[in-house]
Order: sequence, then structure tokens, then C-alpha cells
Amino acid sequence: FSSVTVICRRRCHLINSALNAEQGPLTPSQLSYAVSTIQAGHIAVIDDFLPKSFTSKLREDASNLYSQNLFEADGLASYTTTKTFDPNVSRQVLKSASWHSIPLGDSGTRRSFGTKMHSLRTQISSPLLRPTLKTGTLNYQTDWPDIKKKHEISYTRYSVNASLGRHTDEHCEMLKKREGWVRPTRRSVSWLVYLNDDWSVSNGGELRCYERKYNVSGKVGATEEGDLQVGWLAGDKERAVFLDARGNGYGNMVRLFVEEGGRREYVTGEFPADPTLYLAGGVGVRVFFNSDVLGRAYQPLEPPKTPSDQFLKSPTLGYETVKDVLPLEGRLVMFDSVALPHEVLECYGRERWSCSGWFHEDQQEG
Ligand SMILES: O=C(O)CCC(=O)C(=O)O
Ligand SMILES: [Fe+2]
Repeated sequence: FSSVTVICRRRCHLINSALNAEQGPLTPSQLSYAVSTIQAGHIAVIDDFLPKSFTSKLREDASNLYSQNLFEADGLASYTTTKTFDPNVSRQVLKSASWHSIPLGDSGTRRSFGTKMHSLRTQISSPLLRPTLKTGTLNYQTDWPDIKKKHEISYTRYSVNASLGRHTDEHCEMLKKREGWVRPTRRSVSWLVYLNDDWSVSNGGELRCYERKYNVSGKVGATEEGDLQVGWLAGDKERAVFLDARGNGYGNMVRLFVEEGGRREYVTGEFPADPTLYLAGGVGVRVFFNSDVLGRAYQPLEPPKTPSDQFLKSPTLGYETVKDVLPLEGRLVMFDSVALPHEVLECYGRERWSCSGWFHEDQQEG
């Protein structure tokens, strides 16, 4: 009986989510492509998401606000090839709070774009099985500034010769003590809409994504309970490794696990959430695995961060494939904010404009 119930529940869930499918900017086939691609930890690319008449207005608004000195360097500024911030060769951002500010620039155009992205967030929530993506419905007449609580949107400008080093957009604080649960939401789906007319291969500026080469089974990014992914058990059947930081006093001690057939299987014992273990991009935790074989198969998501780490051979070599995506006008890309490392290659001959954003889901309860 119980297995029949399980199957029925699954079917009902599938039928319900199909029936409840929200209207939104993606066609049914674009939606199913985007969902399966994001769930596999890859990048979904949807061309002509915005018509030229719309991107040109956004581009004009962005460059107008840039010339008013409203853009600033953000936390990723030092992720460049030289690791230093140079205002002449830089990536600068109009942050979400300014982006949503009604008195600034062409906020009418931003509002109608924001509405479209808001309905995309609602549309993708159920099929992606991330129910809290769509909570917090907002009334745009009165609540426009509040949107940033569930949805960041910003403009980004790369000057000629700017680039952005490899990173992920959301990560589990390795020291997930009390602070790890303070914020109510976290980044779940990263998206970009590019605003560059007549961009060509010779202009560079590709978004380079490091997708896993082999098939991934099960969830990526986070579990249903909201434990975030920190790495992979590499092999021809890839398994995401998640961090359980809830035991023993809010992350003083943590454990890593994989999911097998919906059940969690711990691959390490408890170990202290000590930041020095993560200096070499996280390979230090290998010693805590239940066996040498598991430890050797472990590959952290995060790249090595300190200059001395750069000398270490990348532990992910051979298990990733590179996908380069040009920042073409009107193109939308979406990917999991936790699972997919990416970078932006150097731009040549011209500046590069985009609208970038992150759909948030609720943070795990502590
Ligand atoms: O501009 C892009 O294509 C990617 C930017 C990015 O990775 C980020 O802002 O986090
Ligand atoms: Fe990013």
C-alpha cells in the first residue's frame, strides 16, 4: 500500500504542478528546457527574451545612471586576473537598492522589466520544485522597493579589458555558525539579460561556465531542507555533496552527506567548522571522509582563493567541461546560484552591459 501511496502522491504532485503552471514569459518548451538544465547544474540560454526596443531602453538607462557616478565596485571586484581593483579596467554595478529607486533615471522601463522578471520567478518556482521562490507576492504600485528582499536586480558594466574571475554566486558559509542563519533568504537562481547590440566573438567577454562533465544524479545546489552543496563526489555518476551544519550548536560541528534515493547518507563524521580547512579551496576536509576512496573522490565547488593556492593542481581537472556564452543582446541565461562556478573573460574593444539578478528562496531554518 505504502508504495502505491508514494506513487500516487508523486503523480498528483506532477499533475498539480502542471495544472497550476503559472503564466509567465517563457513558452512551455522554454520552461521545461530551463528547468531540466538548471536542475542538472548547467546553464540555460534563451535567446530573444527581450526585443531590441526594450534592451536599448535599458542600455540607455544604465549608461545614463553610470554617467551620474551611481555605479560602484562590488564584493567581486578583486576577482580579476590581477586580483587588484583598477578603476580604469573594472566591473562596476548599480546595486539592487539603487536599481529599484523610483526617482532615478527611467524607472518606468526598469519597472516593466522588473515585472517581467518577477513573473518569470513565479513561473519557474513550482516546476523547479523550489516553492519559496514565488512567495512574497508584491504589489508594484506600493511595494516596489520591497522586491529586493526576494529578488535582487542590478545593472553591471565591464569596461574595456575588464574580466571577472571564477566564483559561485551563493555559498554555504563554511563556518555556518549563528551568522549563517541570520538572513531570511538566499540566492537560488542566478540570471542575466545581456544588453549589447552587435556583440561579436572578437569582443570576447564570454560568460565561461564550468559544467560537470558526467551525469549528475539527484539534486544539485541544495537539498529540499535547504542544506547547501559544497562539492562533488567525482565519478562517471556524479553526486552532489551537501553540508549539514545544524547539528551540535549551529555549525560548531558539521558533517557532509550525499543523497541516495531521497535518503541522506553521511560521508564524513562530525568535524569542526574550522576555516583553515577550506584554505586550499576545501580539499583539507578530505581527511574527514569515511574512507580514503571517498576522500579522494571529493572535489570542492569553490576555487582556491589565496595566491599560494593557485600553485595547487585544480582538483576538478578532467571532471568539468567549459561552456562559453556570448553576451548577446536580448539573451537570457539562468543557472543554479550554488552549483555552477563561472567567470567572465576579458572584453575587447568595447564595454559590456548587462542586467543581472538573483531569485531568492527562503534560507534554511536554523
Ligand atoms: O556578467 C556576467 O555574464 C556574469 C556576472 C556574474 O557572474 C556576477 O555578477 O556574479
Ligand atoms: Fe556570478
